[in-house]
Amino acid sequence: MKSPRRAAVSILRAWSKGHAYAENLIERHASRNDLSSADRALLNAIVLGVLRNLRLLDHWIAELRKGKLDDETRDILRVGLCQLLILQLPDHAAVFETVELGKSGVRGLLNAVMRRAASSKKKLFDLDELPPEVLYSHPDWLYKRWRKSFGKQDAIALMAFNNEPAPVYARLNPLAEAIEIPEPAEGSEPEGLPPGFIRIEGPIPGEWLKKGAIYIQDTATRHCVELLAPQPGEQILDACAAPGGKAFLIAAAQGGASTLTCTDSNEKRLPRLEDNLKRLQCSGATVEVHDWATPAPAKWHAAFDAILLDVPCSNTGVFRRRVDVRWRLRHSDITELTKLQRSIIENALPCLKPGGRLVYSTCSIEAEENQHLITALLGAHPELELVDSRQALPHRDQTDGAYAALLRLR
Ligand SMILES: C[S@@+](CC[C@H](N)C(=O)[O-])C[C@H]1O[C@@H](n2cnc3c(N)ncnc32)[C@H](O)[C@@H]1O
Repeated sequence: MKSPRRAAVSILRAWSKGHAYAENLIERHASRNDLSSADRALLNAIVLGVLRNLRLLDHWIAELRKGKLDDETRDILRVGLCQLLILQLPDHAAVFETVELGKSGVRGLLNAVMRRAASSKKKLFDLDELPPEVLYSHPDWLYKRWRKSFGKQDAIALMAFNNEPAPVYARLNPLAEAIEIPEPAEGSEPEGLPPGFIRIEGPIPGEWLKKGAIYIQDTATRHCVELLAPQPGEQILDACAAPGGKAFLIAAAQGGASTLTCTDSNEKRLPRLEDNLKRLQCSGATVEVHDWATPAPAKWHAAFDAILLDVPCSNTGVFRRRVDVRWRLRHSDITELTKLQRSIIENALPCLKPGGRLVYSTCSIEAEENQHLITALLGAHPELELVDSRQALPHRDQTDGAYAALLRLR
């Protein structure tokens, strides 16, 4: 069995070499090493802490040691300094455990750097002069882009927000037996929580999940389904449906899923969607694999009163939850995604009944994937009208970022 600290270094090595996302690597390593829940929590905190603070940790490493480092030694120091300076674990444990992670040839170096860090915290925390993109560890190109889109102050506020640990919210399931929710402690009740959502403090109650009484999702997920306003008995298509969060909201609004069709291009994601729907007592939905980058089959032409397109996107609205996406995303990905998003809409449009509604939604805060795309679409389709739209900005609304536009076929 590996220690969580050693597992953290292995995960960071694998993460830097491959294309896997951190959350999947953490899950895989925690199961493989049979970690206790406390060790799993520590592993999660270290890996996410390192990835959230990658540039800041490297800034500290450069302050503490001049000269080159091999990749593994750098990752060990990132793990060590994260414990000492980000998670604020006791000095002696952080130093000792970090030295233990190195091979004999580098232990002297690890020991010297960690001791220097422990004794010079005051100087290391003097970060007033540090550029914000280093302080909040975001790539230069994203900071530059957001400064242009939102202005300097908001771009900095957004990066700061992305580095705060995300609270956990759940949507109560109106289709399941009601559960008894403990009163929140005085003063801890979050303000402005939309109806039907609760904030979960501490471990997520397994019993509630098992009974299908809740679905874990951020409050921003409601925007697109509120705009869609599903009515009982309407034929509804959720075209990019896996793992089923919005499908659940649609079924909840309709009072069941018997007139809901869920599709996704990724066949491997469908079993989880089906499990979720079953657990949430939304059985009865039609579930099929379909790639909406290709034309729709004739059976779906003019078949739906309303369509939700919760398309694949850059995820720039959810960086506080998916902390490593900022390091994976390239500018060219956004251009490619907009082409896919547009083609998904074009192929779904013939499936609307006359007068039907279509909601396009993303968890991106990039205008190219949102407002610009809808403007271009409306220019090419005079038969469509924009009825309403919403944009949630993380630093402004204190939720995940999300965009939703409601279009109607005239
Ligand atoms: C943002 S996620 C959807 C989340 C889901 N609506 C929910 O609330 O749980 C986007 C989904 O689109 C799917 N997808 C990507 N490209 C697609 C395509 N060309 N056609 C259909 N689905 C696609 C992905 O597999 C992914 O499951």
